[in-house]
Amino acid sequence: MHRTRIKICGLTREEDVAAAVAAGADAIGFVFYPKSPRYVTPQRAAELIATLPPFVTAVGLFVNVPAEEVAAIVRVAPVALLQFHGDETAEQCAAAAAAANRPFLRVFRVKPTTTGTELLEYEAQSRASSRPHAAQFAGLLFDTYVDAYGGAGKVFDWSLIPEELAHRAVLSGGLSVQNATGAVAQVRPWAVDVSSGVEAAKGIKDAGLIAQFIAAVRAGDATPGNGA
Ligand SMILES: O=C(O)c1ccccc1NCC(=O)[C@H](O)[C@H](O)COP(=O)(O)O
Repeated sequence: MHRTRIKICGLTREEDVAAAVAAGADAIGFVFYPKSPRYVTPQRAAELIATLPPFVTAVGLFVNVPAEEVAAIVRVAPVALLQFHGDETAEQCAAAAAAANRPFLRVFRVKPTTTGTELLEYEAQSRASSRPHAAQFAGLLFDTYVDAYGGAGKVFDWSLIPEELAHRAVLSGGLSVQNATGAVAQVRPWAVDVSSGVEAAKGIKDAGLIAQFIAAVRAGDATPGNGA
């Protein structure tokens, strides 16, 4: 049975990192986008990363940051995986990841008009940009297209995701305690990612919601058809 991996994103406090880890999160996301209310400085992220136990992945989120600035941030905040959430081309993602010598996730923000063909082409371009010894393309994260870059708490039509992509992608965008079981049962993603749905306020996570969200994902894993 596939165990859906879980990333909790936009953490800013030690108590929230501890709650996510205790609840079984596989990854913790730190937002290096200054306009976000979840923004943390590289120094602050380093303090939070230092509290992580082994086998919990620190993910750094970037929006249209030049390669050398990404590398400088990673030298201070030792994230293990980069997530490019802006308008970066595949090559810009790979160049920034190579400068930082880290693997990367590329983000596709899904619109109602998005087609499966577009998504398949986007993944192919992303995979073609992969540099296995310096900047491995780790996969796609699907989020909802909104007038911000992310963290909006809005869902998109999950049926737009081609099945051949879903099982190796991260599903994101408006996930919550209420919809996580159904999202996992319908999409069978490799992983899910959530921010707004587990917050008391932007950047302030709710330990109870985190635990309930992870339980809901596990309930989705337990539904029939999860043979992968
Ligand atoms: O979270 C933010 O504030 C943010 C700002 C700018 C770019 C990306 C951002 N978050 C990226 C994430 O991975 C979020 O978890 C993802 O967009 C889902 O957010 P939500 O819909 O609130 O669960």
